[in-house]
Amino acid sequence: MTKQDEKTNTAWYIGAKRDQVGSGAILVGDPARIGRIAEHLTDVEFLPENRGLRTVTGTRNGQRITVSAFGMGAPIATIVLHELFALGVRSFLRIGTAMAVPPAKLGDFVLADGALRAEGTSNTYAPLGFPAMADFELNTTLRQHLGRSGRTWHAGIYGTYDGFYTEMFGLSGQSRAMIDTLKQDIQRLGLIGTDMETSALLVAARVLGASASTLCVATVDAFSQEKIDDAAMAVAERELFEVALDSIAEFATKKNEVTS
Ligand SMILES: O=P(O)(O)O[C@H]1O[C@H](CO)[C@@H](O)[C@H]1O
Ligand SMILES: O=c1cc[nH]c(=O)[nH]1
Repeated sequence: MTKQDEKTNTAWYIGAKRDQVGSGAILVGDPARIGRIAEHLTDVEFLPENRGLRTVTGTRNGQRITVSAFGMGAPIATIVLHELFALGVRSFLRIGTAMAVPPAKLGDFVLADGALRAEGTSNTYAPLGFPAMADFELNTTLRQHLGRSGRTWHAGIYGTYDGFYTEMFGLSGQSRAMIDTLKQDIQRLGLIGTDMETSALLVAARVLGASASTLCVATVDAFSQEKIDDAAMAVAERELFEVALDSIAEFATKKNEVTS
């Protein structure tokens, strides 16, 4: 196990015990999503919040699923994944928001088949030559559910960066110019979206021996910096929860059947 309270056998930062987590986990950034996604689960148990890290476990299609909110950025996202792994979770899906690159439009879903490792955290799990790849079987399951969702979706390579205002979203002046340069690279490499966690989560999961992927709503246009409106986001988020929960529950069930 990772560093835990030896006496209570509780994960250090997320404050969960082994019997409080499911076989699959969804990782969200915004803690406010925990209450909203819990409405899509039954037999819900909210775990005590620690350091702003909020976790809930509930049932979806007969499978116990844990949803943890990590906040923002790769270092804390991998801490949460690592602790859940130590508690026995082997299937992970990050869901949330990503900056979109055409042809994705605001409100579309973007599925990561892999990610450019432009963040620093994944280097602590594996050298840069190691690819950040999503789990093929999990993405097959996701593709099936996405196909039935009715929402437009795209699959491809994400770019994952540490510097929100220096690499992804320009406020003004010089940083804006630098970001435009980066966006040309994004276009040249054919990335479908950018975020701050995916490549680190994919590498960490793969090295630890777990399955992982990312499915996000495109919420910011990388070129115009236009943002999705709140009403459209609320609808997209509910659909994202449905696709994500059905997919991870089905995948975790299949995985359990294979390993048991
Ligand atoms: O998916 P959510 O939680 O919205 O997170 C995204 O938004 C934050 C930055 O805007 C980063 O954490 C990024 O990955
Ligand atoms: O601009 C954005 C929007 C969502 N997620 C990001 O990482 N960046």
